Amino acid sequence: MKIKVENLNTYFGEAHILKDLNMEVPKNSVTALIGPSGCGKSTFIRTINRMNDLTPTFRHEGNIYLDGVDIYDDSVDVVDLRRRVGMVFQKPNPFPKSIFENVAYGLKIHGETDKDHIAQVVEESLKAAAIWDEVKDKLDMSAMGLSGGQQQRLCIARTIATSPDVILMDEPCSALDPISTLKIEDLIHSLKEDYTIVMVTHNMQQATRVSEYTSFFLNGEIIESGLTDQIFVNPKEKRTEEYITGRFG
Ligand SMILES: Nc1ncnc2c1ncn2[C@@H]1O[C@H](COP(=O)(O)OP(=O)(O)OP(=O)(O)O)[C@@H](O)[C@H]1O
Repeated sequence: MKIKVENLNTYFGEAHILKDLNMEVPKNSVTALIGPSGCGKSTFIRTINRMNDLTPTFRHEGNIYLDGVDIYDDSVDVVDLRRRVGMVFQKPNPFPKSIFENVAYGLKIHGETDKDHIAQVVEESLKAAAIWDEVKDKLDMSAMGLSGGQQQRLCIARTIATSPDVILMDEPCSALDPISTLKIEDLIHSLKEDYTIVMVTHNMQQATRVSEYTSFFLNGEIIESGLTDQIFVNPKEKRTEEYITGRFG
């Protein structure tokens, strides 16, 4: 298992958001998190790279293990954790810098100075994110001039460049057109050979197309987890069936 979540409860002030969650995420797999708006999916993935720590009212109980080490242990370096657990957001958020600098940025802040090595990693990351052919002749151009779908693949390249183990994606296609969405889905498919991916999606078809495992969230609880085929074809819980067939949410 790459990630193991045990009895996780989280709070923002008095509000109890995630309730006694347990989950296991196998290495080199894609796990989809589905569920209605406000049920805690984003809060959950932001717990895996300790992004919620930036909210002063946040606190948690329970354990999240990454390769067997509790990520909330005092010995864990949060900067290193966020390098190992990268994140791609709903809206593409490139820096207002060149395409090259966007991808090189993470390497540089982690202290890399070898220009040849940086150039090599930038090229490899753009290739892995399936955008190299579209940008190789304009690496000095501002990333803000790319289309939304290209910007999202650039953000994925930026995440890959720092060699993460896990990539968290929070509705990575929700701001994209159908063709860009398919490109990102193909990309997710190829990325799982090297990375473990946990992805929030509101799109049921997308969950069935890209993930092997699915967890259904409702009101801060995980109602059902399992193989995506089983969850969508033969859910054990009535509430899962009602949600995936569009009866609520
Ligand atoms: N920083 C915060 N401070 C206080 N409450 C928060 C904070 N972030 C999220 N919440 C609350 O936590 C609950 C879960 O929100 P979350 O964004 O995790 O849900 P979600 O399932 O990802 O929703 P959506 O699908 O709409 O993105 C909501 O009630 C929300 O208001």
